Amino acid sequence: MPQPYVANPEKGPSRIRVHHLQQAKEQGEKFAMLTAYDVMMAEIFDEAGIEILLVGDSAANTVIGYESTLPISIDEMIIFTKAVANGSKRAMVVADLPFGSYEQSPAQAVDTAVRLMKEGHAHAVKMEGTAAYADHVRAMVLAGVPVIGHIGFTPQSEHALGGYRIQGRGDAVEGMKADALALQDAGAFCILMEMVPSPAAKLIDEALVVPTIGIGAGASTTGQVLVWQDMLGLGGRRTPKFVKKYADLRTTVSEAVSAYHQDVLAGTFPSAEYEFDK
Ligand SMILES: Nc1nc(=O)c2c([nH]1)NC[C@@H]1CN(c3ccc(C(=O)N[C@@H](CCC(=O)O)C(=O)O)cc3)CN21
Ligand SMILES: CC(C)C(=O)C(=O)O
Ligand SMILES: [Mg+2]
Repeated sequence: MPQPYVANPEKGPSRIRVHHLQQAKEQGEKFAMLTAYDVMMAEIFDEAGIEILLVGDSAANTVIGYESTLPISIDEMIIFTKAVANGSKRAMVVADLPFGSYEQSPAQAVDTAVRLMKEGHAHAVKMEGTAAYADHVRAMVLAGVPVIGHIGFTPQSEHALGGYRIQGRGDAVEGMKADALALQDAGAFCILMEMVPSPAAKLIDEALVVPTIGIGAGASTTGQVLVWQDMLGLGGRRTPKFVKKYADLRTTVSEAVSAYHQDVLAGTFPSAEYEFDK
């Protein structure tokens, strides 16, 4: 494969923008999105070359400890978004519109998106929703907000969808494709698909002009996204099937913290090098 341009921290763009992601799709290049919720992880992921940092409403689960993403507020999302924006030099920073912050009207969506950009310093937002939310997308785009549409399994609709279920199986792919096209036509610069059969995701990616991002949607989408605590093995709970564990941070952190604990109990920390003797 030839050297990618977009996904190339040395020779590529100094700040990833919407048109670079479009260029990646047109040139058959891939890009990576990873969640981030704080400044230090954002710095590490940005320096590693991740193209998009997603301040996901998954912070509800991974940072605050709620059972679902539903309870997280706009104010909480703004705090995490600010932190990630402070840690990002090159990556695009995208913030999720949390549950209850956009559904009522396009005007409500614009208000929330503007807050995430004005107060949180996000570069773009992501919104869960079908073609019924095309007018919301249009209004945000008109206000200067780049929007990613999130379709397939949309966790904010967990209770309406009947749990954590794969979407777009069988004939349902046609409706999902229509949703993707409607969101694209409304101005979404990218479509994210969650827990969709790989052939359906491939068909939808091919039907769209804009790039796609997948999570549990196979290898045919333009980009991929994972929740960082899942892929680095920090979480204790069992992870979804689509998660590849690239590290075992839970064990690493646990062993280091136990070593510190033992040192303190034994009186071997602090040793001379860590003290002020005058
Ligand atoms: N830590 C974390 N990772 C995520 O990927 C994630 C979040 N949180 N919070 C918001 C949404 C919710 N997502 C999830 C969470 C769990 C499953 C899951 O458990 N999937 C099962 C299949 C469903 C089941 O049988 O329970 C799987 O094995 O993939 C899927 C998507 C994706 N997002
Ligand atoms: C799982 C991704 C796509 C997300 O929406 C989140 O982290 O909130
Ligand atoms: Mg989300």
